[in-house]
Amino acid sequence: RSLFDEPLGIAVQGLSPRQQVTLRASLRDEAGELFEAHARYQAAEDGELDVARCPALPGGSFSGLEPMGLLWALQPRKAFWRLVKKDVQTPFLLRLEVLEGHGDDSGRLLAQAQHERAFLRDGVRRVPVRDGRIRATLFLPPGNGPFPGVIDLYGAGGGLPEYRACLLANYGFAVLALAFYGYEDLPKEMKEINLEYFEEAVNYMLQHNQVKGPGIGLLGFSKGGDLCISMASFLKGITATAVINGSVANVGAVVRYKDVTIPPLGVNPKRIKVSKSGIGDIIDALNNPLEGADRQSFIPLEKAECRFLFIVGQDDHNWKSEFFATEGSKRLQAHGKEKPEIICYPGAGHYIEPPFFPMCAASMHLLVGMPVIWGGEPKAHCEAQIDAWQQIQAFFHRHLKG
Ligand SMILES: CCCCCCCCCCCCCCCC(=O)SCCNC(=O)CCNC(=O)[C@H](O)C(C)(C)COP(=O)(O)OP(=O)(O)OC[C@H]1O[C@@H](n2cnc3c(N)ncnc32)[C@H](O)[C@@H]1OP(=O)(O)O
Repeated sequence: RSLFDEPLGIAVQGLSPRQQVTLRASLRDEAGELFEAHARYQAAEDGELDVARCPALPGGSFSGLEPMGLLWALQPRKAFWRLVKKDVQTPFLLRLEVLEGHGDDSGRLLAQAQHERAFLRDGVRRVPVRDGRIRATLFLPPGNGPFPGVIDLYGAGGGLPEYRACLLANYGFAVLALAFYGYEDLPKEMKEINLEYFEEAVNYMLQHNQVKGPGIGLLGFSKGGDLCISMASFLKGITATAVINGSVANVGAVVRYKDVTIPPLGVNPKRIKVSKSGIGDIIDALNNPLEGADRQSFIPLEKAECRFLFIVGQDDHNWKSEFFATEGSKRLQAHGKEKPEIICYPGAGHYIEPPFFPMCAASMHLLVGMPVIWGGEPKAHCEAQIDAWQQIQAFFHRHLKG
């Protein structure tokens, strides 16, 4: 049993010297969809095979020395499907098989093992939160704290993805996974965003006896990223904001706070490129927030009293994340604010998730209404996920120590 975001050691013993075998990894998600990866190996003289020391040979899901290849190369049988964990209280069951030979059809099964990839570290508490309008789940590390607090926001798609919040809580943070539409009695669609809802969540955390003040952190991905920037710009009590492939312009729905209204950035569907197989590329769909009326959508992040970290996948095809981070940095500095940290990852796409989530190349975009490519190259994307996870934790530890 190990945590999903921890590296794994995989070794086989008792093979014949230099025996050729194929290792296959597989898991079924909660919808029963199968994810698989396989690689071809040759045992050492002593009949041992340790994937941390033995390179995978060509012809499998990956090749070369890839200790975690069997995990980051997992791919779904079902097209446009992404690995998500809906119930963080149960592990994924990873199945490992050793098959004879390198044939394309599976050789004789020589050995197999099952390994649990869990999300909740022992002692981490999962607390559903239905406080006022807030629909969320709070994850608390073991002990009495108080702990540095973070609010975790995903993007367009609705629901309440808890898995990143839960994995972050394993490292000593009190993390609130917050839903904001398409969940229980929250608005069904993302039509209008009122920051007062998010203000309730910030105050809930600041008043919580196990959350250490004076300020909390925000972690936002994609649409959740620009929401975090709007929160940081207008709400009090936010000390650190980490944005993963977010936008510095408000996107997708109007944002309101008291007498302030930020219109969504304009979109030109004609700039959506659709492949012959009907997969969209929306990287150019949004207008430029530096031009004309679209300047109203640029979030006034210079009003924020927090430090910023921008995590950027340089092959992001959802939108121009690096451009957004750079323009956000220019705007902050033009107003005499601290330069934000910007960390760019070549070859990483839009869905930068916690470590060892396999890269999703394309899936249904619930705002666009068609499957879109997200960008990224699996190995580079995996390396980006591992580094970004460390950077995000270090950023919050640095700025939330109270
Ligand atoms: C043409 C004119 C356009 C004009 C307009 C253009 C706009 C062009 C500008 C860009 C504008 C971008 C602005 C937003 C930028 C982001 O935010 S990109 C999206 C980033 N994604 C996220 O942050 C993830 C958000 N959350 C989620 O995806 C959901 O919480 C989860 C994790 C899928 C679960 O939600 P849930 O409601 O419990 O899921 P569920 O009800 O089972 O499924 C809902 C739908 O999600 C999808 N889904 C569910 N599970 C999965 C899965 N494992 N794998 C894949 N899909 C899944 C399915 O489509 C499903 O629909 P059905 O097939 O059931 O009909």
